[in-house]
Amino acid sequence: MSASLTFPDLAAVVCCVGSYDPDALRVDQVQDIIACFVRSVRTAERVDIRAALGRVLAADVIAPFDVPSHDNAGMDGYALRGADLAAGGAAAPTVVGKGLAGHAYTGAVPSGACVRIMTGAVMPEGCDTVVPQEFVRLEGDVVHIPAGVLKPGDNARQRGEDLRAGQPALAVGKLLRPADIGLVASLGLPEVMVWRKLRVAFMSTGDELRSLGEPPAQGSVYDSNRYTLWAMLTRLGCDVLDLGVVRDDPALLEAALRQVCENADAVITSGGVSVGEADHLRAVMAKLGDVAFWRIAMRPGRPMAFGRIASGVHTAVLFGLPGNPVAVMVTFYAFVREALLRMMGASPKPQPLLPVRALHAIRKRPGRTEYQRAVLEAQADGGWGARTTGDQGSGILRSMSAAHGLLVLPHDQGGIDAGKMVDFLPFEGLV
Ligand SMILES: Nc1nc2c(c(=O)[nH]1)N[C@H]1C(S)=C(S)[C@@H](COP(=O)(O)OP(=O)(O)OC[C@H]3O[C@@H](n4cnc5c(N)ncnc54)[C@H](O)[C@@H]3O)O[C@H]1N2
Ligand code: MOO
Repeated sequence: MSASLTFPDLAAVVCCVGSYDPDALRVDQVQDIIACFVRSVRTAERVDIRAALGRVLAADVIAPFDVPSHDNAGMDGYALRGADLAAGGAAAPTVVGKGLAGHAYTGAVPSGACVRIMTGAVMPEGCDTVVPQEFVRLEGDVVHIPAGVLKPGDNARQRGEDLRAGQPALAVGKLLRPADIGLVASLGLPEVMVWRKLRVAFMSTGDELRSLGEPPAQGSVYDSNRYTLWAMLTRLGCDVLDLGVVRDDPALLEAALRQVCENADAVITSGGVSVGEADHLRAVMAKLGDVAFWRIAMRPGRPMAFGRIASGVHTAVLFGLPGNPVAVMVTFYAFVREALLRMMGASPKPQPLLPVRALHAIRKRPGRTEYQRAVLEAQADGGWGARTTGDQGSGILRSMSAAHGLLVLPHDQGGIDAGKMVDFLPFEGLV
């Protein structure tokens, strides 16, 4: 699919990472290698703003006019000339008209006069201040403003205070969220330019796997990885291509991966990247491209393949994730998510980590990054405490499902005493 994307040689990229040892990589080295290797799609398309949610901007959105386009009232009350206020802010102007949002007052406002005004209404000519109606006492047409509640310029919103005409409102590479969609609409723009969607294929390998609808057999396991991968990719806004369970047969594996090259930008496999005997996948991946097989100092998720595969002129980035269901998810969030965002044209920042208190001692061996699944509990002091979700085996998917997020325990860290602070990566974001 990615005939237009040229990827560097992996060897050229890995040599930029100091002390590269494919059998003992740190998490940050893997992240750096992948970030240097992947390339962003370069095809843009114009879409309706409601189709742009979750897409990545391919061109700056420029404000075509000042926002707001006129000085306007920030409160319901009375608009007046700030120069009419006495030193302490007191005044008693007379009402000469009314201005509503969408129905401006266009008459003159002489000194000593004011205009009844509603929030959002255009400020009458010469007026620069609004006194909120709660602060005044009305006596016929006279508005008594006490001292101490107002100074010149209060409660008036200036033309262009949000955006100036010609100023970029949103920059290329922005992943569009609800506020961005509203912001584009506020500029009167019905469409935006976004990068095309990323097409990501995924498949499971392993002769023990059964697809949904198939009867279970002795020693069989229902394929769950394809469903978590489908869910994670769909959440990320990718177009997905499900290749199903591919049997551990070199011809079938090669045909599936060649199909990927023609139809997708990237492929995610799960299983078959460790050292087991039935794993033809490694040989096929190596045959089709420039693929490295790594052992990463992390838990879960030690074995992983990464690189690119090609069929004719078509190329796809390959992520060969370990088969254990928790390892699939953790390696996806540690490596694949950010790589795919880069390929989508975004510039992802590191996820913010929340410091929380360990509510019990946590076993951890130095020399690897660990991602332990945890739930948060509110503490009496207003902070958050974390408790792991029981057995942390990488086949126990319930440990992910029950968790609020991951405790990210750094490479050099040893065991953690109860009450110590640890870093927590939440699963849920607000928007
Ligand atoms: N001698 C060694 N054995 C293992 C090592 C090692 O370093 N030396 N690493 C272990 C680690 S860590 C992991 S993770 C696994 C990864 O192995 P593979 O990527 O080759 O995965 P498989 O052997 O195919 O499967 C592992 C496990 O996961 C289950 N699985 C696989 N695919 C699915 C799926 N789509 N849905 C649900 N479950 C799946 C599979 O049945 C196995 O139980 O290797 C360790 N061994
Ligand atoms: O990738 Mo394996 O956990 O770490 O089971």
